[in-house]
Amino acid sequence: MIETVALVVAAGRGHRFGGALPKQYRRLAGRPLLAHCLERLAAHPGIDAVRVVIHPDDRALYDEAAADLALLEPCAGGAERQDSVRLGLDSLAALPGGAPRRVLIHDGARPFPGAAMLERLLQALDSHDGAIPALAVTDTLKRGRAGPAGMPLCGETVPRDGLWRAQTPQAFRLEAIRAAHHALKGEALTDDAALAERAGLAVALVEGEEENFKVTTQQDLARAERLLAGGGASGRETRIGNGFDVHRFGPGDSVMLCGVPVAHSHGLVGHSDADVGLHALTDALLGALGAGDIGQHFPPTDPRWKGADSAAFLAHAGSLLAARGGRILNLDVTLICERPKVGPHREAMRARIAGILGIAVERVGVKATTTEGLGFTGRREGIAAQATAALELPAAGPDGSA
Ligand SMILES: Nc1ccn([C@@H]2O[C@H](COP(=O)(O)OP(=O)(O)OP(=O)(O)O)[C@@H](O)[C@H]2O)c(=O)n1
Ligand SMILES: C[C@](O)(CO)[C@H](O)COP(=O)(O)O
Repeated sequence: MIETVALVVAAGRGHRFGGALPKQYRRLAGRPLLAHCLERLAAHPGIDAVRVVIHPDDRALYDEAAADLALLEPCAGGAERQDSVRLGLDSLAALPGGAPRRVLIHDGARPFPGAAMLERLLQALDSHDGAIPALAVTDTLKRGRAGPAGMPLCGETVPRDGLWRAQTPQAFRLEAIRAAHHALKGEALTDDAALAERAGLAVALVEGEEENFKVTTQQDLARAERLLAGGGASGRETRIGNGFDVHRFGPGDSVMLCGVPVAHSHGLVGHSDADVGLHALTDALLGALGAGDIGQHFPPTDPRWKGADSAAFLAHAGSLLAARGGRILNLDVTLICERPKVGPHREAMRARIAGILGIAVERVGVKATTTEGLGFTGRREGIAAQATAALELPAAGPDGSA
């Protein structure tokens, strides 16, 4: 059952931003803006599922933004943000597996919700009806009044003590915020906490993040581009890992290669299913994470892994990556053997690897080569595999800490 879900509202038309393409689908670092928050939310270990609320006209745009991510089916939004949230909450309450207990309502136009901030929200929600990220106002506040030539004049100075700028995601117990949305339907309020306040719910203010700004105008999109280009807001970095493995031939009539059984005159010898391709890939992922190697995680002396399906090893490396808030950019594995022929199984192997890791098949390469009859692979004594993994992770701190 889904316990905690992120509900991302992305059905707006972006009037203040302007242009024909809604701002959440504009390119940011070459990808739809919406994709940036979706991957961050989907990768957070405290969030079990993500649902996006979209405009019915935007289905193809959404599909591109959500490609590579395993999200719940999107639902349709309404005329105002508040309508979109309410419809999204209703759709969650009707999930076939039962209603989630907690919901994090997020603007699809805020591309950079940070993992630490999400953690603060979830923790605060343990002891409150709701929790929102916010930043204390630090500038002096002025109320403007109409001036000559269209330029406003200072009206009065508004005390800033106790004032906060509210951000999203705004976290709530699902049934409480849903009831508030229904009770206050038709009242124009600009965030979900405003409805919660009116419903008498206790909503905690937790520390927000400057980088978690909303793209409202074209200047905001330019700011987001600058932050990503400087390695700033994204706090993301690229990591590369490689892996290598060998298994010798033994008795048998098939080998397991990249998660696919392939008929052969021999089997491969190993403590697990001896899937040399998945072992090399697992090591490539672990290497990129700086998380040791497959032997440390699954010792060949441990009887639990005898005859094990190596898909579990790769899935484990994938879950370590997800727990760190990372994603796979691409994987590339080369199988080195004279026989069996890999070509006829290549697409099945790519699909299997993609399936184990929940990524698009386009991100997986499977290649094969012989060693021209040379060496142990040339003598058909076994199969070797080497693999490369390119990942994107939250940037390490100056001391290398994640
Ligand atoms: N009917 C609406 C209106 C807004 N939103 C979403 O609510 C978030 C915050 O709203 P805002 O920045 O105001 O977006 P827009 O409504 O698109 O912008 P504008 O007000 O300039 O038209 C955005 O992710 C937007 O897509 C929504 O899901 N449904
Ligand atoms: C929900 C919100 O992003 C919190 O800051 C904000 O209130 C949305 O306001 P907008 O008028 O839709 O920009």
